[in-house]
Amino acid sequence: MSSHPDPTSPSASRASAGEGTLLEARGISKSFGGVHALEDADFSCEAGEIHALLGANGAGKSTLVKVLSGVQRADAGTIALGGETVSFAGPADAARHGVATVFQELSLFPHLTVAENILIGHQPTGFLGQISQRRMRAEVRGLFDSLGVDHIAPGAHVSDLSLADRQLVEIFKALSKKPKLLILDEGTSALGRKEVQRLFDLLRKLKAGGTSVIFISHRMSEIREFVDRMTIFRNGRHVATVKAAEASDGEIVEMMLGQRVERSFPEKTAVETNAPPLLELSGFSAGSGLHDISLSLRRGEVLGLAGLEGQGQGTLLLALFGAYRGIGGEVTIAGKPAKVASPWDAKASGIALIPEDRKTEGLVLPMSVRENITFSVLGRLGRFGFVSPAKEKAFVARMMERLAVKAASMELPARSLSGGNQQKLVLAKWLETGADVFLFYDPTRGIDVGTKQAFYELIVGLTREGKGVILYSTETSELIGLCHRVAVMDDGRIALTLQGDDITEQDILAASLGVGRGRGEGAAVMEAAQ
Ligand SMILES: Nc1ncnc2c1ncn2[C@@H]1O[C@H](COP(=O)(O)OP(=O)(O)OP(=O)(O)O)[C@@H](O)[C@H]1O
Repeated sequence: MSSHPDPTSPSASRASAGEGTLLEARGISKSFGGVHALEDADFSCEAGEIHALLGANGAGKSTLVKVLSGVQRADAGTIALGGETVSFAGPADAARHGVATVFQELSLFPHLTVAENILIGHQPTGFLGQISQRRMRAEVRGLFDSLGVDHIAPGAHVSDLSLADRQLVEIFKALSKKPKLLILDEGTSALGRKEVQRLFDLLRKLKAGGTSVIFISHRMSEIREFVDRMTIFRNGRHVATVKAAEASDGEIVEMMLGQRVERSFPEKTAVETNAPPLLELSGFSAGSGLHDISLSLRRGEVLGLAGLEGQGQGTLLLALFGAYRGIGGEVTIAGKPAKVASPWDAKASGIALIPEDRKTEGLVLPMSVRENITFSVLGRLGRFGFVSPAKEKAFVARMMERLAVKAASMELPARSLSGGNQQKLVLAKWLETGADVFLFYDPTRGIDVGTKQAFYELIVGLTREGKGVILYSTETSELIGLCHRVAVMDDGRIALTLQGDDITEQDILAASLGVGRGRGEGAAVMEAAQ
């Protein structure tokens, strides 16, 4: 049974449990100081159901997940699993009861192998009780085969894997515990389209076998096609539980935000085509990952990077930000040769990067929201290197408002913010640094629809100020809606650049697959790919 979708209806404030209920949480409250992360919240999940938990950044989703998986204790409320009231002492206890969780923050040991990470704590042992590497790798290979994953070697070190592959390893780690309930908190945010489809295939198999899945994602299209029911949270409370087919995207967004939001892209800035380029690359290369890239970016322009996952899009952004040694070719900014041998060089040349892994690359988590925001602008706020506290506070307050950062105080550690709000901080950090070229690495991953809109305004706002933007996005609609040109990458090279009306989903996909280059032909490719 599901509640009525109308958020204003009193019946919608309680999720009711059905006969085959596996998990039922009732009246869960959890506060951090003055912040009510959860307030009298209900949530229930049936056996063999795929259930999405939706809500804006800071709605309390991750806190509920932490409570359900024994990481945090609720201040009030009850949890029943299979009809029995439970109170988990910790994640290991939750796992013993059949609850396995993939958290937003990855928890892998980079120096251990893939197999060691997946089977940590329950490694197969040999005849004399010793840990058997051979059996461990065989077991992991079997698990990979069941999902059709053949590109990750069980013996590889996690430190050598891409973020997408690390996320897959994290999911396999949870699956290796053979859970009754698998919770994925943004478990697919770093995965490409193909990997997501593969994961869904596996989850459907698990579901057929009676496993339940709770799934948190900000990618609406992903959720739609895949889940049975959806529960919407707002400000720490249960708003409604609906069948996936029962509510439109617009209605769900309205329930999440408490207001109607039309997703639309701001008008693109007009670009002076005869103006000299702001950034120019010629024969730019980085090791084996990037070959002979030549491109130009004008002031006011958004250049998109597309292609199948891992074709050099990320490498290009990172290399431009000085993250790689041994780069070749020439980089000029505003007609002058620019050095990008290190991030310091890149920053001095006027390049800013909004990185992919914002948790580890973008923020100093134990430091306060205020310190994180002012980190890269110190010196610009006051004279002679001294920062005036009043100016600093006013600046931070302005940035928080501009990006709608939800935090009870700017003195709280960045760690205490919800995932999406942490991402906004990274952006805030860079916005006022005086950079001319902004490199965005999939910037709206993991942020809610309302904030996405704010990000679009922000990106276009930068171009109106005469900045240039290179945008790598895994959301094709963003490339179409925001970019003047889209460079499709293949095997570390630019395969094709689309422009104006040629930037369509079909053409991007066709170019990514290296076939049917031209309008119309992409449609056939789309059908074939489905
Ligand atoms: N340890 C903590 N200390 C202080 N406040 C916290 C802590 N953990 C969470 N919060 C606050 O509780 C609220 C809910 O956060 P939560 O992480 O559950 O949101 P969320 O729905 O998962 O958001 P997102 O989509 O951004 O991941 C936020 O306002 C957050 O700042």
